[in-house]
Amino acid sequence: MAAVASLLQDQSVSISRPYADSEEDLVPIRSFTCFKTLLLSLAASALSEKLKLNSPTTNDFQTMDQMQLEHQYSPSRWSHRFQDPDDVIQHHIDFITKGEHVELKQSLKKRLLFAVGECTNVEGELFVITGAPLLASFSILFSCLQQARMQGQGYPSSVECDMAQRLTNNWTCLEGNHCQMSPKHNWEYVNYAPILVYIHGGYWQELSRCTSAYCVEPQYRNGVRTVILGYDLAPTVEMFRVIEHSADCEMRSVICFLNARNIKPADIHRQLCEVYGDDANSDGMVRRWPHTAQFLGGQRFDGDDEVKTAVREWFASQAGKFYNEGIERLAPRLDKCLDNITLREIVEEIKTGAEYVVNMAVNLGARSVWFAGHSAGAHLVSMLLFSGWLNQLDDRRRNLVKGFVLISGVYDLIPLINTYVNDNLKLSREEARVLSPMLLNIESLSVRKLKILVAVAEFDSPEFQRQSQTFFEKLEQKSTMLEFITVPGVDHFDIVENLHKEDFVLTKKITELIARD
Ligand SMILES: N[C@@H](CC(=O)c1ccccc1NC=O)C(=O)O
Repeated sequence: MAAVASLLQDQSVSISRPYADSEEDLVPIRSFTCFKTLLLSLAASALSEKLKLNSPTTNDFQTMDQMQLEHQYSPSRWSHRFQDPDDVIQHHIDFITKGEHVELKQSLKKRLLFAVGECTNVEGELFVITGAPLLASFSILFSCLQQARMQGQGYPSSVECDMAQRLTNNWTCLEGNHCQMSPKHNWEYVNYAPILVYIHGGYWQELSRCTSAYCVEPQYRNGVRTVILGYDLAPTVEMFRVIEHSADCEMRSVICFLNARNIKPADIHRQLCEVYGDDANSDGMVRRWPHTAQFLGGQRFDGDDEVKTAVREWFASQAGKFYNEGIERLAPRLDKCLDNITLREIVEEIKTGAEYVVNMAVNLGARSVWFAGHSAGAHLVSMLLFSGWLNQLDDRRRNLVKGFVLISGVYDLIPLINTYVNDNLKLSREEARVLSPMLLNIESLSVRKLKILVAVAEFDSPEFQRQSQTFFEKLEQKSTMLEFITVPGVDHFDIVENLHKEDFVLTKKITELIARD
């Protein structure tokens, strides 16, 4: 189609100036980089010549040893922006938590959601409204209203805010399938807006939906609703992460429970504030819940089981403040949170979440649904194509799914098996194979009608570039509405950080693709 045909005309940059290693590349321990990698990085400079692969060819990875693979699959080490990989990571964290898009998101929230006057926690609020299961929790930051005609006119007027407010309120009745929209406000038109689902990366172990809404604003301005779909993270070994994760789960469980009791969002928020104080006002789950950490922090634990027991006891005492009788219902959810989440389960969660969004699109009368993912998120998104998910939808739902945007993805998990990435995932070779879209058979019928954009960063590692290129070639056998783009001048991180800018080449490609469809 025209939109797809126009993709990439000016974008074929072929790459490969891999990051030049130096002694300064040695990085201290930090949240993204695993300890093992850091130790290995001591030897990294010795490998630099070997790693400067100019044009990656298929199966290069099979000749690489562990150290080379770890280098290739450590995206922070290929950036051209910073000398030190650690700085790339730090910058990314700063960006997703404090970047200017956060301001914009706040502003959007104020205009579209705070106006409702009920809730200060968008993620929590929408989580409640959707009533999504814990394991497929998502935050919905939706844009609505005007399509391209609004472009360039800044934020919506108060009338439009009012429309948005009503739309927000009407989400509560989505479960019942009947949204009473006033024709005089042209609700049908509003609801007709396409929906873009975005899934973050972080090797299935890091980041969160709450800090991944950087792409919302420009899409909003172009009349596209964005759903940031979250998933439970695979376990990490460090104790503090276990604690953080369980605290997250606990809070979400409480919200779920109170929602199941038909408590109004405003009351849920008030009750949360009573127990959690200011933390209940924090931006979704971004900030962890210090009460839990504080409680656990003063104690010594010999293992995960002890932490689980302690968290459970603590949780029971806290939950009692809400509803004693509800604990039975919450406990299994908490168990699930504390148990190891496998990649297979994450894929299932994403399928559940995706189905929820498609149903929502049907109920709203949205004209299309698009899925985008970054890095590990691109893997999850492409598993929707390769796991039979699309095929089991009925015609109406399947036809709503118009396309996919895959950004700097990992599609073949085999090369990761012997790297630090697998320390916590613990994928066997067989599991890695059945969870690798690159190695699975595509369902031709469903794919043929889809538009698929495969994007990779100029400063992604050669292995990342090879993965994107090879996956694109695989998809090419089944679909003609495909485009491959190498986004110039960006690395694995700013390829998505820049999605908060309306004039970024990839933002434009995505909005063109979706809005022109
Ligand atoms: N440990 C990685 C971090 C990483 O891979 C990453 C970070 C943010 C978003 C996506 C990532 N990779 C795949 O999902 C690194 O060293 O760069």
